[in-house]
Amino acid sequence: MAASPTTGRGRPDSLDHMIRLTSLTRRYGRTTAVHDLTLTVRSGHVTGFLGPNGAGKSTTLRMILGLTAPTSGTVTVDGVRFRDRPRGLRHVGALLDAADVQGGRGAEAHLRALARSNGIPRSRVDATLREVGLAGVARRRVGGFSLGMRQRLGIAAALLGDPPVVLFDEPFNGLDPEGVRWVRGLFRELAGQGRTVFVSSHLMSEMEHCVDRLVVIGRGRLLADQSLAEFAATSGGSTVSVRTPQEGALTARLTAEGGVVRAEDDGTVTVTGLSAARVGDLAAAHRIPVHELVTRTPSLEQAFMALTATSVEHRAGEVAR
Ligand SMILES: Nc1ncnc2c1ncn2[C@@H]1O[C@H](COP(=O)(O)OP(=O)(O)OP(=O)(O)O)[C@@H](O)[C@H]1O
Repeated sequence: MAASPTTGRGRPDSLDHMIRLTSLTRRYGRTTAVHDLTLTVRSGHVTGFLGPNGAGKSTTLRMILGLTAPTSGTVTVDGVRFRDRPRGLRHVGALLDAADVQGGRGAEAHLRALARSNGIPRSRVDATLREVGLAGVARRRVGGFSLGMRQRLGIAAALLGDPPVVLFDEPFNGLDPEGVRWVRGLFRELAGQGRTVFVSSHLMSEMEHCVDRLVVIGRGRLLADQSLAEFAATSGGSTVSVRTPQEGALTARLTAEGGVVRAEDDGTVTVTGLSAARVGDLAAAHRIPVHELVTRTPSLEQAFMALTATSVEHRAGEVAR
């Protein structure tokens, strides 16, 4: 592998380190945590793995890593099941649960132990500690680390083996805004090096600034598997918001042209089915004054909420039955 001049990490040598899920299913008693998932996660992209709480994200990641056995179906990385690989950390690096570290150890000792058991050179320990910004606290007990520092240590462990495939479960938890920005940049950099980067989150707002592909699941089922641009394009059309002192007259004209018009509490009307240009032209043609004319595109967060609305396990204010 050729070392990257900025990070010291190599560029993965194979062209496409794909994660492939085929009819992957996991049941716990009556709960189907993951239901018949078939999808491919490709290298060179940051793929967001989104779904509400309890959607099955962690279970899926654990199955990719061979930590949870599928009830049926298969999952492979580069065509090989993870547990069939010796020295797994060199192939797939993962941050699953940042709290899952022995608190009595220092960060450096923790990474050294991982390096030893995975046949990774010791020099990688210093390099990854520097990269995640923990070099200055390398000997401090992990038990005294903040949640954000633990997340950084978990990310260091995932990068330790210089793997072509990295999985992160909720990596933004506990990070401050600077940390969030750093993680986003890191993911883009890892994908830019040709790696496969698969990142779970239940918040679209965390994801939309760093992913280029999206896999959305709800109640274990696949709801979307597309590029961010495709998701944005299919996530509900734009509407036009217009303010006029002659609402009745404009509504009549717009409706006659096939628009669907809804009066809003703030005195504007929302028009669906006509472009802002068409609305403006119609108003001008009939000498109806317009004081405001705006195209509104639904946010990705709104689109995500709409897509997963029927899959949410628990809602605030919902009475348990
Ligand atoms: N070991 C287990 N035993 C029983 N049920 C489980 C187990 N692990 C997960 N589940 C159930 O499977 C479903 C999916 O859980 P999972 O943790 O994979 O979802 P998630 O999308 O990662 O959620 P979150 O965002 O809350 O972490 C949930 O209903 C959960 O209660």
